[in-house]
Amino acid sequence: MSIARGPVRVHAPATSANLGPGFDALGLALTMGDLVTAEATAGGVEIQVSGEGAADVPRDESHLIVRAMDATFDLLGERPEGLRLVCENTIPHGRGLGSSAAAISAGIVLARALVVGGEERLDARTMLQLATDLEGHPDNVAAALLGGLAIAWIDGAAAESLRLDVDVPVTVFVPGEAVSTEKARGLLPDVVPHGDAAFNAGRAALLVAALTAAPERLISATEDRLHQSFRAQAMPDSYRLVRQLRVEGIPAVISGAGPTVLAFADGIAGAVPEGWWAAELGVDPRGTRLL
Ligand SMILES: Nc1ncnc2c1ncn2[C@@H]1O[C@H](COP(=O)(O)OP(=O)(O)OP(=O)(O)O)[C@@H](O)[C@H]1O
Ligand SMILES: N[C@@H](CCO)C(=O)O
Repeated sequence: MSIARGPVRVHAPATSANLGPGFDALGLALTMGDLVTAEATAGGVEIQVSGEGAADVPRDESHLIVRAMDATFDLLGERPEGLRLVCENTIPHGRGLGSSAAAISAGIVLARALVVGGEERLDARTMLQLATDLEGHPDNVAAALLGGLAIAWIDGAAAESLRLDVDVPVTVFVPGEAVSTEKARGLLPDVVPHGDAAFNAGRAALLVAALTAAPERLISATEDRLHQSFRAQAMPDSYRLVRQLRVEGIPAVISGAGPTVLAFADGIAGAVPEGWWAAELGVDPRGTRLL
């Protein structure tokens, strides 16, 4: 084996996890994404970033894409002397649109492409495992890697996923302030009532059917009792917007760990609160891909 100099370039999509009842289990790839170009160099790490996160992300080995690339090089037993990365970011950070999952997926796919023969040695399942280990849960990374709707689960320590094609209109309402996934996860209780777990199991099953075959069921199918209400204190305006849209009959949820609000509808971007932005999106069927 050896290292290709590159450059290699990927597109990694934004993703929305949970979709209401599918906490840590459902993820949807969206038609918005980051572009990352990587090149092997003679030494050191050089990182250029434009767009989202440019003022905040580190420019050294602790950069999330570099960490994902390092983990992939370790697995393949081959690494370049140095690395140059150019990141063109459009996914906002800490908003519940899977920026970290996109960064991890981009890093894995780029590193695999820089190792000659890497594509034969690193299959989709191994990439999902690596990405899940880095992200901590499988829902966003499964959708980011494969596109479409991902049903993801952990079997023992093994990350698994099933990909489904869906075609549904999506509008996202994105507030100006971030809430980190770490903080939002810290608000969840360790134990929930059996009735609430049963409620979510039924809704999550219904949601897969609603997204693939029965869109008229989406309003019932997006109900949740496991996470959104507990996180409301960290994102009260988002929670209020979800409730307001739902009263109007629009299936709306907190996207991922929030605070973005996702609605399965189009033609509603005018409802955007002051200081937020909104975008009409579709479902990305392809996932992270080399360009
Ligand atoms: N393109 C990127 N380059 C470098 N670091 C990134 C990139 N995207 C995300 N990160 C890191 O991940 C953090 C955001 O991850 P976090 O899990 O809190 O939110 P998210 O992934 O945007 O939302 P969610 O997981 O709820 O969908 C950023 O603050 C940054 O540290
Ligand atoms: N399922 C995750 C998605 C955010 O990364 C959560 O809600 O915490």
